[in-house]
Amino acid sequence: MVNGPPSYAATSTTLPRTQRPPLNGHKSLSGDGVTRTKILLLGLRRAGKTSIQQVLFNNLPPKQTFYLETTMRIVKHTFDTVIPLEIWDCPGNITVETLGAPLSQFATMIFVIDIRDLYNQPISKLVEFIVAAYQANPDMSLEVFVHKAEKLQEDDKIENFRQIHERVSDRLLDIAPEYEQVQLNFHLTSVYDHSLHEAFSKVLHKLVDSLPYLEDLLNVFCANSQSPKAFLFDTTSRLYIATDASPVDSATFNLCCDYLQMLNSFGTLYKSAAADARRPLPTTPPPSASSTSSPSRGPTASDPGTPTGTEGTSTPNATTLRPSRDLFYPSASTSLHPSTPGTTLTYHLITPQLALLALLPTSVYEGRRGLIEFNVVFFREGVQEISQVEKEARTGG
Ligand SMILES: Nc1nc2c(ncn2[C@@H]2O[C@H](COP(=O)(O)OP(=O)(O)OP(=O)(O)O)[C@@H](O)[C@H]2O)c(=O)[nH]1
Repeated sequence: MVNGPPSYAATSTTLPRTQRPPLNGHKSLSGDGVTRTKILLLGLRRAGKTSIQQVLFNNLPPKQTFYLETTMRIVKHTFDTVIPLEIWDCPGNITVETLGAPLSQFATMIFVIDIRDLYNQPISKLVEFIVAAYQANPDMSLEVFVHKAEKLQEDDKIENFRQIHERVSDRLLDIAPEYEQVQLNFHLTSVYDHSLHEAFSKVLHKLVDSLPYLEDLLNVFCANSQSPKAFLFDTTSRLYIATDASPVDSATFNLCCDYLQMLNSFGTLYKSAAADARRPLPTTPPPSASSTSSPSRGPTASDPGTPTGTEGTSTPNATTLRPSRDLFYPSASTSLHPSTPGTTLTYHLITPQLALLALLPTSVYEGRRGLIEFNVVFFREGVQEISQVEKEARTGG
């Protein structure tokens, strides 16, 4: 702890075999020999399914979704984060019969509905899939993305959201009283803000078996570093994989998302800087700007599971590059409120895909920097071990 005797046990403890996370069902071996968790993406034509997939997992700028072509056949997209995913983007006219795979294979069904579609057809289609999915697998998480939410004013948005929710519930009750128990999760989403990232993150949390362990690590990090909020983010998709126990407020989440986006957009610059760093040092050091980003050597350089890449993780004024061999853990920070007491947002790469984003009192960040870095090292070790266990379980290794 920053004040009082530090207790790092939970961050550094390795998980005994018996406590290791079990794998939940609904995963299947994909062509690359990895057991992937499957997500079904459904909805009427032009609802925004492909846009959601492309914006989240292919870094497509939201405005360019306008040029996406209609999906004619099921497209299976794979994405590797703390768990390997397989997302099935389906054409708008798909039915339970033409899906070509049993619904029981899927861990999650996401139905995308345009917020202005209060009509019979999209609601009927949604209800048809809910009933089929519930019958095939009552444990499947059923998510409804009420999408393109930014198109409506606040009052209309809430009203349409409410009506869609109500109509779906009424229709389910009309079919059979037992469907009252179906757990449906409704989210307001849009590709034009971070609501999509927040909603998809919540979907992902239900699929990550190791979530409680990651949350524990974050709680211990926060307690030991006086951090009011910390997230473990997937750097490419900007989905948060886990957070500490304090409530998530959208403003903080948006800030973290924006900061990651900014760091990602300087990735190519950083890539060349990292390549330079592997060359012999020049006799004169580069000019030093106010440094907000620095790569740090990790604690276990011989660990084969540690990251070697540095792409997408730096600000342009990185100044303290040192020669690196295999291991490279960039970090960065930015001040959010310059006036005292002040808050600093920090970024630390944890694995090649995951980064820790934490809010810290500026006084702690500036005055107890060594301790923060120390806590990050133990946090990193814990997350790396959890990721390794997930990986072994998925590849049978
Ligand atoms: N305003 C707004 N438009 C969106 C949003 N998401 C997607 N769109 C637009 O909706 C249109 C259809 O998007 P697609 O992603 O192709 O929809 P789809 O559900 O995959 O459509 P099909 O392939 O025909 O099944 C495009 O013009 C997108 O730009 C959003 O959040 N807000």
